Amino acid sequence: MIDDYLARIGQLIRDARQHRGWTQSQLAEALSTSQSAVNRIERGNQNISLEMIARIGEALDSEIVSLGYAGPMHLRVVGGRRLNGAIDVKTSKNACVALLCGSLLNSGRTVLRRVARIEEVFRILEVLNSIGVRTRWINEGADLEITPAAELDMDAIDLEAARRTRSIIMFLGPLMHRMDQFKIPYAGGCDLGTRTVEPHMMALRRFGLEVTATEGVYHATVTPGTSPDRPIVLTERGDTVTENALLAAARHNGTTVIRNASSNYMVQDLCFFLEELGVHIEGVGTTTLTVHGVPHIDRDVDYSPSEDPVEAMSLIAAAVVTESELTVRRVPLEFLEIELAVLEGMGLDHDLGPEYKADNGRTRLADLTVRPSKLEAPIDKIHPMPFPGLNIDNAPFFAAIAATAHGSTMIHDWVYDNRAIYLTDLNRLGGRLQLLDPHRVLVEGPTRWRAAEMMCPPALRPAVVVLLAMMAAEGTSVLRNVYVINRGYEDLAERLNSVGAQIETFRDI
Ligand SMILES: CC(=O)N[C@H]1[C@@H](OP(=O)(O)OP(=O)(O)OC[C@H]2O[C@@H](n3ccc(=O)[nH]c3=O)[C@H](O)[C@@H]2O)O[C@H](CO)[C@@H](O)[C@@H]1O
Ligand SMILES: C=C(OP(=O)(O)O)C(=O)O
Repeated sequence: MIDDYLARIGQLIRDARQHRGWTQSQLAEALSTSQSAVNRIERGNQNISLEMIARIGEALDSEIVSLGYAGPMHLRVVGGRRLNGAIDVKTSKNACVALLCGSLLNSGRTVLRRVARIEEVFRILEVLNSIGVRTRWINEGADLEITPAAELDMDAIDLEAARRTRSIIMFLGPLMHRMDQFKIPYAGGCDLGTRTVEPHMMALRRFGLEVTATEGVYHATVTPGTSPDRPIVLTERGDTVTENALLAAARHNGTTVIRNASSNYMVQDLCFFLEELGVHIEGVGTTTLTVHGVPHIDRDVDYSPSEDPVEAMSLIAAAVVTESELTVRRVPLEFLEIELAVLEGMGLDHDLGPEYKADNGRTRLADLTVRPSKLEAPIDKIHPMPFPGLNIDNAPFFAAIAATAHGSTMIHDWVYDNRAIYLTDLNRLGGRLQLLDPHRVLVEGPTRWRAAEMMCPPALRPAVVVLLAMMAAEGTSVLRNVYVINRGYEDLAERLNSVGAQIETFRDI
């Protein structure tokens, strides 16, 4: 019966593929899988998830097998299971989006290795494609090839995709080298409260960029030949503003000094990438960057972005909350030092393996084994800071960790107006979190988690924190509409299942 069902689905897929005029290899490429896997699917010799059927439907633009792919994705979590084994950290969302924007500087072909297949990357790819840049997943979907366009068609920009991501703001730095006037839509992204773009404008103005904002659109005008005659002092040490300044400086004919620069992981990855493009940068990893720009960049370049410290933190938190022994491989150590020191202070039993280099040849990685531990609340509050402080995006994970620890923990997310508020969603799962004000939550632990059905909070990290609590709660929980998680994590459910979780993805059909 089951085999018959698989064979019928396989036949439908073969028909839809042939109708589209595609070979098995073309479909395989669109799905980032192998031709032999497609062959097995079509012959009914491969178990196939609803999710995969939906992806095939989407790729082939076929109603027969679309099964409501366009509808929101939900997760059903059977909690209370211990995790075990080892899981690899993927490359970072934040470096990948910066590098994709950075590829606009290059007239040559850019290959980015092991790019995270996440919604945030897909949105930027849709925007790049809409303006004429060709992109293609190669090597069975592992790597991304970007072929530039001689002319960009900004009038054709995919507004819907652009509005769903804040990273679109990083088009400003590269585009100002290519045209004197252009428009991009307002930066979007998670609902974290107001996020300023003024520091971006202040930095880029020094290169001759003026931006007026009307009706959801930034109108950019460039005065060519404008040169920052003295150091650019950033008013805040933001990551994307530093990247925008770097992108503008990269093709500026001269030397630019950027002070109060972020030295966070994605900025370092962007610097290493720009160096591959021939841009010389002094001070990488510090808060003063001196950029020796190159007016024309035409290089075939091959770069491997590094692993995501925030994903590493998420996986560490998954182990802690589910009281599991888990090895998290490829942890970018330098960007988790404070987090690990705090966890050690709380009593986390863990082992760090020998260091090795990420594929970019620069970032230091190690494998980290976390063991079940009796945690105590930290004495001091959890207080993120720009790097080298405790990562701002890692602060939410301490809410779930603190909830498993004995005692009360104060988490002070001074950065975002809304994010701490969403952490109180943990109360629906049995957490005892008290919102003291929009930025501070007091977490009482330990917690006896209980299953619940709820909507995903509209912010990436709090959404993952809720998922982790569901994994710890006995019984079946449902988390609805997880686009926001897919924005930053590749196949998170599947990968957690590979180390013992039981999470099923489903959609309203
Ligand atoms: C694509 C990307 O890389 N996104 C990251 C980047 O966003 P991004 O660089 O866009 O962060 P924002 O510019 O929104 O900064 C975050 C907030 O912190 C405030 N702020 C920031 C730095 C500072 O020195 N002082 C200060 O007050 C800003 O005003 C803002 O309210 O950095 C954020 C903060 O690390 C991370 O959460 C995001 O994941
Ligand atoms: C806030 C985040 O990212 P973004 O800047 O993409 O909204 C995040 O990664 O948690």
